Amino acid sequence: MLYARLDELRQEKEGQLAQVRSTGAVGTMQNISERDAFATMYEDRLAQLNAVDDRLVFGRLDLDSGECRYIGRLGLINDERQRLMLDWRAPEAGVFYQATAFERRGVRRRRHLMLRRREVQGIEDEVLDADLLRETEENHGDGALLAALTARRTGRMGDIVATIQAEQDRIIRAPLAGVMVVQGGPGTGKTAVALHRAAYLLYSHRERLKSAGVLIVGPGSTFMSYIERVLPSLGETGVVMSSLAELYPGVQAVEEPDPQVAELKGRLDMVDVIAAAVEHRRRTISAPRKVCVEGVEVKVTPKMIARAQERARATSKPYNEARTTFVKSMVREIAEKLERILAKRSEGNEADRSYLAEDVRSSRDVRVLLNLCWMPRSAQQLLSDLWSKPEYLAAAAPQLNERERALLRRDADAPFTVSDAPLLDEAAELLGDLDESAGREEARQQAQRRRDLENAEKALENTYFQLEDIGVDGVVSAEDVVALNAESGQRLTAAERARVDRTWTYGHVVVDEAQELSPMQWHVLMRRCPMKSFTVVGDIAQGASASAASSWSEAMEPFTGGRMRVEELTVNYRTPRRIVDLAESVAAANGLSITSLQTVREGDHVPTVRQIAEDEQLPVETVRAVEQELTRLGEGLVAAIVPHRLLMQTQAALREVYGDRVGTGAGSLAQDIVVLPADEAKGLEFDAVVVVEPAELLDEASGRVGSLYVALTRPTHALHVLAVRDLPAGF
Ligand SMILES: Nc1ncnc2c1ncn2[C@@H]1O[C@H](COP(=O)(O)OP(=O)(O)OP(=O)(O)O)[C@@H](O)[C@H]1O
Repeated sequence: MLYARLDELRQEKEGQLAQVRSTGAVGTMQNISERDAFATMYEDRLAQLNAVDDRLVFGRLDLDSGECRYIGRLGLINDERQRLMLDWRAPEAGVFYQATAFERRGVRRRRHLMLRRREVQGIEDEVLDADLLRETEENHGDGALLAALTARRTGRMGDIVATIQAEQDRIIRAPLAGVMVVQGGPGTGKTAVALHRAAYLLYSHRERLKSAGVLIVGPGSTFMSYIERVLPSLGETGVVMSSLAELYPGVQAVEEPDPQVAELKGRLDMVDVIAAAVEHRRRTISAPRKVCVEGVEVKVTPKMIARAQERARATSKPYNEARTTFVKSMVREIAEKLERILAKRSEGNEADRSYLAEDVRSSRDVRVLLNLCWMPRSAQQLLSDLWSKPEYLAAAAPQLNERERALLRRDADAPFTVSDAPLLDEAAELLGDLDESAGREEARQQAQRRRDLENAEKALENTYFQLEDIGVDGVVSAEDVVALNAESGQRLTAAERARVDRTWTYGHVVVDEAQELSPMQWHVLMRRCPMKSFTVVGDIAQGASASAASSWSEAMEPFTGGRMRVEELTVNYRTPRRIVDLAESVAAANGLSITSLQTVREGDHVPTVRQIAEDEQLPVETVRAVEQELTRLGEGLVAAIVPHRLLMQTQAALREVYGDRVGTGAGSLAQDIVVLPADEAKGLEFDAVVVVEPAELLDEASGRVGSLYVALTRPTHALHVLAVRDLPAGF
């Protein structure tokens, strides 16, 4: 019945779309823009209806009242406006995740429908009402959850809407305002919860979040591609996803190879260093200097420069924008002097002097002098100057010692790193737009938008309508039409505009693997959401970066002033007990303080730990372990987590046997074997994992056990450890 309704809606939308398209590009601009807006909207609805096709419905609630509610990926009603299915995010659907036998909340039976595409593979009932339990013989367990947890991995994270657990649901549905930190050990569903929370917030605060947008920040591109399909599968596409390397629009930053440099650049002190660096770009002259304007020499004094700089500063505008005031002021003063000189020479002969300012402005001498005193600078130029010119850095960063400053030294053309991204942002904030016309362009666009809005409002007065299926959107507003129909028929969503705009402020920000963020990264992210509405998820114990915090209060205090909620997740859904035991033993033996996690599964595979005689044998033994797992699993994903030194060798050895099936990082969907270093394994998961040379993985992280702990907790089924060197404590 539900699929029939879905098909019906789809057909209806296809019909409407075809009709709108067949109208052709005739009529006034307003008509055309109206037509395009509706076409785009129907296309969006269709895309949404298509996205929910797989496993459309997954739950049913039988209530004390006798009512039966279906829970699915979106809300559906029939032509008589009777409700057929509830969106999982609707308030009335909450009990599906929250009801327990102890606290039934009016639920007699919860049914999980396990579908593959459109076909029911199985159903499972949890009978919460003792009377009903006596009447029936139905099973009572967590089969749906277990089926989801033991399913083979694909290399892309899937949604968990069907089996969200009560402790997770509480977090997903928490209020929008404020900073919420979700602490949880490996595999507790932090990433899953963070993404479902984003979907929930977009649903329940649609008006506010649709225009402002939601930003999701994760550690690296491998991780971002691992999670990129979750929100679209929930019908949500308007979210901006960014790795830390992409935080500064237009710059694709590379890794920061030296952890000491990462730590230095991550300090909050860098705010002062960047401010001083900008300040030092304003200079003056030590003695009067003559400039030549159209053959006439004019004397410019340090006082004139100081006066103009003072005037510019008084505007409180960013550096590049204030420069305009400085230049105007200087040009005026020089022109006045020039006028006096010319007047004296011509002895009262009143020539036309209106062009003097233009003459001053185009004098080469004047331009050189003004640039010397107030050079226009982009954030990129400022930062590469700072790293490549030791005397400039010394002047801007007296708080750093010589050794620290030497560490920061780079060639002027060196690529920017992940740790530079927040510094670029900070610099851009103080420098403002380099291009003076940028402000005018923005004003022009705003004016255009106002005109569009008026048009759209008029258009909607005529064709005001409400979407009949209660899918995700509600009423169409003029704002929607304008957003859908940006200039020249080209569509730019809020998300698309936000992605390229450094100054965009979001309605909500989700940060994953947040324990790794440096204070500078937090500083910049806080600016992206002045309302301070954040979901921050991570695990302090997994911290591996040089700036990783040792507690949430330490990490967040400077930005939230202690105002935050901390929630904890306590069950590891990914990794079986036997593997968790080993990982926890290694963590504890190496001084990491962790809370032991509950697990859902015991696991059927005891982790194996093998000593190998020779280093050269490691790639061969890795291939053997991978082979064994592939045979045992039938299908699934196997990863080799190896020290950086062995990456190429291991990959080559595996490629010899498996060819294109071997990938790096998260791999592609066609690759079921991946080789990756421990720092890239963060957040990912595999059916089986081969961890190679743990002692070296520990060394790579300067003895911090976080990365090794991460590596050991990646498998959903099996773990193999291979080592030539002595094993670290705890194995
Ligand atoms: N309620 C659930 N139902 C089904 N699967 C779940 C549920 N909760 C978590 N999982 C699964 O458990 C695995 C681990 O989840 P996730 O990656 O979100 O954990 P994490 O806490 O971010 O882990 P880590 O810190 O180790 O990266 C994923 O495969 C996820 O789909």
